[in-house]
Amino acid sequence: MKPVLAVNMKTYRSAFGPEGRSLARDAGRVAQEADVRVILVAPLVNASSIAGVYGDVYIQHADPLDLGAHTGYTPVEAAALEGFKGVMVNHSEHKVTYRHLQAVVERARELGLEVLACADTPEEAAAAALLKPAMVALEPPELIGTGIPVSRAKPEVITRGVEAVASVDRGVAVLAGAGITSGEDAKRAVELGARGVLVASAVMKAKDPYRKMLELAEAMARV
Ligand SMILES: O=C(CO)COP(=O)(O)O
Repeated sequence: MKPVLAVNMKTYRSAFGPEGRSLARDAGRVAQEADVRVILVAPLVNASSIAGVYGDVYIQHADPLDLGAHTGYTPVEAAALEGFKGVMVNHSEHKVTYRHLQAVVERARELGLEVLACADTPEEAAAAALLKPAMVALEPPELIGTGIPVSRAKPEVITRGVEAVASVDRGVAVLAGAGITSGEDAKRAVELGARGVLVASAVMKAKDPYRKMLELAEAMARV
């Protein structure tokens, strides 16, 4: 199975408008050039525009609601109707209850959508794995956005998380995230047992997002 480079575009300026579409083109180039799956986790407001440029797109959040009279929410089925590959849920910057996560995973499974369930700790990752999402992203919140890579500063979080998830379900892949900025950081995460990485600022604040994504992807592909 190919390593995974997931880019959480968050709400950085470079996620929107022409810059966002340019970054989507960059992601397509990297997916062609490196033997790595590249997933863009796009903001709800422009995810369809991003997916119109590059197809492997998740949205950053979804709600366990049926289609209908709900204002300002995103039913899981809406993501399926828009043709996205999946949904990310429970990011530390948008936490949900376990019942919300469970309902989203169940509805997504019915609709053929992948789920990237986020977790702050190995224990939370194991609990998420019980729901059988496609992937769990393990990100210690205190390292997010710091440039201090989890794979260097807290490698035991990755190894404990990979073990905890495998003890629940070997079919659930673990992505490592938080502070990852270089190919070396990403390579280390895969060497520690992660299937890939979930990154944000290293790409979204890069002068050249293409070069940064290629650096991260090629480093993981070499492991
Ligand atoms: O929150 C993250 C990805 O979802 C990690 O953020 P940084 O890559 O900016 O540390």
